[in-house]
Amino acid sequence: MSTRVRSPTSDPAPLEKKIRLDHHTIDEADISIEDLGVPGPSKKASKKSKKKQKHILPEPYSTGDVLWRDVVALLGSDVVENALQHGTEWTSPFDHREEVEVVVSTLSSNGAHMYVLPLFVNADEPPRASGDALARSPASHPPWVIVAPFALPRERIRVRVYRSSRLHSFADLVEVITPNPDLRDDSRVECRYFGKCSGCQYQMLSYDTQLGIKRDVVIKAYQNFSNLPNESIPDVLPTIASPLQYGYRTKITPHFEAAPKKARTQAESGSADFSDKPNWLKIGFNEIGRRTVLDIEECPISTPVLNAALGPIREDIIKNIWSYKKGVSLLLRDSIEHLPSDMSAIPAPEDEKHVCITNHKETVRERVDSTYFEFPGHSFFQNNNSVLVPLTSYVRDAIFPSSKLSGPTHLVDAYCGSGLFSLMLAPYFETVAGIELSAESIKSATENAVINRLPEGKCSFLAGDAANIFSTVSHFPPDKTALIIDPPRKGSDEPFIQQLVRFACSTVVYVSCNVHTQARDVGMIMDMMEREGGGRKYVLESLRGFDLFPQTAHVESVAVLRLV
Ligand SMILES: C[S@@+](CC[C@H](N)C(=O)[O-])C[C@H]1O[C@@H](n2cnc3c(N)ncnc32)[C@H](O)[C@@H]1O
Repeated sequence: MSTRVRSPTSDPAPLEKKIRLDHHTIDEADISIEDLGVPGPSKKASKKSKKKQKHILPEPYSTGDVLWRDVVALLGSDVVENALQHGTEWTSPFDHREEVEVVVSTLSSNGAHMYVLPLFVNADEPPRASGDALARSPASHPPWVIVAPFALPRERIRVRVYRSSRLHSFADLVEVITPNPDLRDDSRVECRYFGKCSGCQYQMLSYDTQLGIKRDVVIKAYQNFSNLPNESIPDVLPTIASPLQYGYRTKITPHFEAAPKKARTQAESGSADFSDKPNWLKIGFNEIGRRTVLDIEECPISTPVLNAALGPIREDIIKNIWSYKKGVSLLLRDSIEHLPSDMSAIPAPEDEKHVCITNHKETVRERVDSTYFEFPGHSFFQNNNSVLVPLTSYVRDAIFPSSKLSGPTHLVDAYCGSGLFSLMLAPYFETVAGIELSAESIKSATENAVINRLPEGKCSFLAGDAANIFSTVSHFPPDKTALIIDPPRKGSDEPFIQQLVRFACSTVVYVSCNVHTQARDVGMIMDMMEREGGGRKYVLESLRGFDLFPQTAHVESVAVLRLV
């Protein structure tokens, strides 16, 4: 039985050459049919173009852009080109709320449903509801793509369309008419909210299948977004599994709305029932495809400590709901209760008590192997503690391959947060320099070096834009320096990459929560070095996904570049 879902091979020829993939607001009237010498648009389309309706095209490398590439790959470039020439690409063949039966072709390599508020409110985190199913419209309709959640390749599904975009429509899944028995096993689903909550997409799949899909996402991202020739992209290695596939998430941010006006008026007139949870009150995460909140009493991908805390927190909100004037986003963070009193005799991990932190300013403590990290509740820290030893060890081993007799002695940690990579890898380097935009995280990183008793002066941390690091490490020997890049979802930027290329360190390990911007940046680094490196170039030595978020469509990606 095959459990691997394979996405279709994308057209390797850069589509932009054939189709204008503008990324700004366009006007339908821009497309001159006469100029193109092709038949005119349908009545419906020309009526619309007279209205000069504005349509927003997605930002490059955004989830919408990734989805658009998937749409083009599925319909075929000829079909898309034809629609663009006829000006019919915004003319949905489906009415609002129309139900339609389709067969799923593939899974999207990124999020759709972009308008949904994030479940975990942090710009560094994945957008919700990625991994949607993509299906071609039935033969009775013009070529179009249906995007629907929770369905799998080769499944026949019934969906209800709720919004249309450029050559694709978003739809709710109404029914899986013919399941794919090779992939789907609904008995795997461990969460009672699965199928409604926007948090997880893949609970019905085996874990191996999830890892295979994530590998395909990395492959497609480099094909579509790196601008690299195929021969420069190595075979993508199998995705590294998370040791925990449930109960791993160390931070959640459920939210709720304050009482609506009508309920408040009733309450003020004394006609409201104060004894129970009001029907309108939902405390939880966003419902899939809706702007509404789904009431959540537990979240099986989150740690037991967070789940134990959620009940009493909900009770407290229910009791005091009338005192809230505005909606609130809660914070629940899993933390070690306190640091060991004697850092030379740290306890076994299972002997350390964990607590739930709910105050944004309170200190959270996490342990990775035998290194401790402290940071304020609202600061960034990776949200799956179980995978951090494999992740940091992998980065270390990539920097020091066994074939190399003498490895780097200096480490630059760009976008260092509270020092995860710097401190985990410090024992292997003479000197470590980290940079990070958040002054608060830099303060944490500096204090974490002290907590972990690293020799004074070994690690230095600077608050500022990542590009500023290169002027402060000009004394580092480039051929003995390794650089770790771990930027937010939008990726790095040209000033940083220009200085990276000028500095020319021997190894670059790029860790990313957005493989599409990573592919863009890696392509840019390699291209710039080839043009400006005076005969030296970066080789993309290895590429693979890391599963930081099992049961979801999100994939972290690690790319290793070596200067030759
Ligand atoms: C994905 S996090 C990685 C943090 C750290 N490497 C870790 O694993 O804990 C990205 C970090 O980049 C920081 N950041 C965002 N923009 C930045 C910039 N222009 N320069 C430096 N750091 C930046 C954010 O504050 C965030 O801490």
